[in-house]
Amino acid sequence: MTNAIIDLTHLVKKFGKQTVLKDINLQVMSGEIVGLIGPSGAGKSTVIKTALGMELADGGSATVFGKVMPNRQLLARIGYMAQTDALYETLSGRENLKFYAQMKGIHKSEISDSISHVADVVNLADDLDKRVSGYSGGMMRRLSLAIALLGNPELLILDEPTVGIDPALRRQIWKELNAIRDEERSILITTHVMDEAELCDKVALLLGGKVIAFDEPVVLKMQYKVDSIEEVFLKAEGEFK
Ligand SMILES: Nc1ncnc2c1ncn2[C@@H]1O[C@H](COP(=O)(O)OP(=O)(O)OP(=O)(O)O)[C@@H](O)[C@H]1O
Repeated sequence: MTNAIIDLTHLVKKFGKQTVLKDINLQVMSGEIVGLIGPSGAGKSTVIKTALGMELADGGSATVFGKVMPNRQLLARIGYMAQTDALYETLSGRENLKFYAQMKGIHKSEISDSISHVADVVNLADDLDKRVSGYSGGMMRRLSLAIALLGNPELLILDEPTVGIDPALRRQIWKELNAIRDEERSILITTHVMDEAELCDKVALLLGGKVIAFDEPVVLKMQYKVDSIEEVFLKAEGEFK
């Protein structure tokens, strides 16, 4: 029994004959930002989907808040941003946010403030009344992130949240993620941006279906005797091949 918010133990996931996750061990604790990195196709999204019960595990165990997912009661405590946007394109940004706020059970009196806050975080306040069909790809990502942030969930699971987002806004978003962590809430984030991996409290490196390294960025850099997480990544990948 651990106090982990996300606890993945010897997790296995297969798609047909392909074993994508061979033995995944990963814990996300309260008040922690954990970054999941790995080459394209390594299985980062699969880790997330299996943890959330959107994919059925073939072995091992995955719990979130100590429960096997999916679990309807837990959904309001989790903000999930998938790699593909689940948006209603004929509706405006505000209408999308309102819909998801209601789905999450946010109290009627708090919906409007909640929407203003998350829209500010992702710089969408001026575009909220435009139809989503007219949004750029980056704007859609930002709206998806805003939806995940609604209702101050205790756990955020973000699959490549900053793709297509410019550096200034990326910095603003990270400020918010740090504030969330400082409130003892937890974040699991996948990223291709190595600068972002440096900002995580811990980084998990996914290679060959396993988490081959999992520690604070500073410790990983020491272990691999390099100066950046990018070099850790390249060195680990080189050693693996
Ligand atoms: N539903 C599915 N059916 C069959 N194969 C799948 C399915 N989902 C994922 N895969 C396969 O599992 C592997 C891992 O995919 P996944 O999307 O988890 O990787 P990823 O690390 O998130 O990649 P990226 O960084 O490119 O998003 C890939 O080979 C992919 O083709």
